[in-house]
Amino acid sequence: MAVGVLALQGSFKEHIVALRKLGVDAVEVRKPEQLSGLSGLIIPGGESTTMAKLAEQYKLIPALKDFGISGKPIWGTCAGLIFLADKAVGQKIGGQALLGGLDCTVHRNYFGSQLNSFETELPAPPALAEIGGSENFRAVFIRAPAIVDAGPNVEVLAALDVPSGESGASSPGNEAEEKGQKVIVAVRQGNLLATAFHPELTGDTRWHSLFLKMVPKGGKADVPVKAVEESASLIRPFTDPKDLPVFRDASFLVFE
Ligand SMILES: NC(=O)CC[C@H](N)C(=O)O
Repeated sequence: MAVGVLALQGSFKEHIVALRKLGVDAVEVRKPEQLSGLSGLIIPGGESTTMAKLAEQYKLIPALKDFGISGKPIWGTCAGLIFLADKAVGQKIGGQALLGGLDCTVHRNYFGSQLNSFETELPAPPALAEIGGSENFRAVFIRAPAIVDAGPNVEVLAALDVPSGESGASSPGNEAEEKGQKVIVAVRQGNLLATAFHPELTGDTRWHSLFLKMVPKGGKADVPVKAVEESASLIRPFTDPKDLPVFRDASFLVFE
């Protein structure tokens, strides 16, 4: 089983490291033909407008869409989440190509600029908790997006309570912030997983393990499709950012 990581820009190497730590054959993907034979794909964080432009330039958009439509699992982190969303607000002038498939509206820079990046701890959703480890996970938000609207077949895995006026997002599409509501930061829908934060920048590989559980081993993946659950336990107020994430142990890997 080989899992691809879209390697146009952004934090693809960190995802490759996490996958290899879990003993998975991880492959950098830059061309449409490199998708064939892969069992799953990660679209990393980075800058979604640039990533979309590069994907267009490399003629990857139709192949990426086909990959998702075929039912193979795709996990988008941060810019990857934006890329997977059916609708984005707060885009640059001229917009950007989206792969779509995730029945969500995403606000591209929900939490504000690079300076508004932060870390927090969030409760592990049941799907993550059953893998083991701590009852919380560390969520690193870097000029992060958030999901401001999700369809009925989208399962919410993590959400943040955003006090009114504190999101840093100024787009009129930001209804959740206007009403002082929660915003969604991790979801699953069929073969798609999406997180607004960066698990690949922490030492916790549970989100990668969760994604790998969605990857079919020979047959079809057993992916639950649940309705949105209004789970109060998943919602936490912001906590002060702690120390910065430490990314270690990549030196033993050789990248082609
Ligand atoms: N860390 C990230 O991937 C940031 C994504 C960024 N907000 C964008 O528009 O692409």
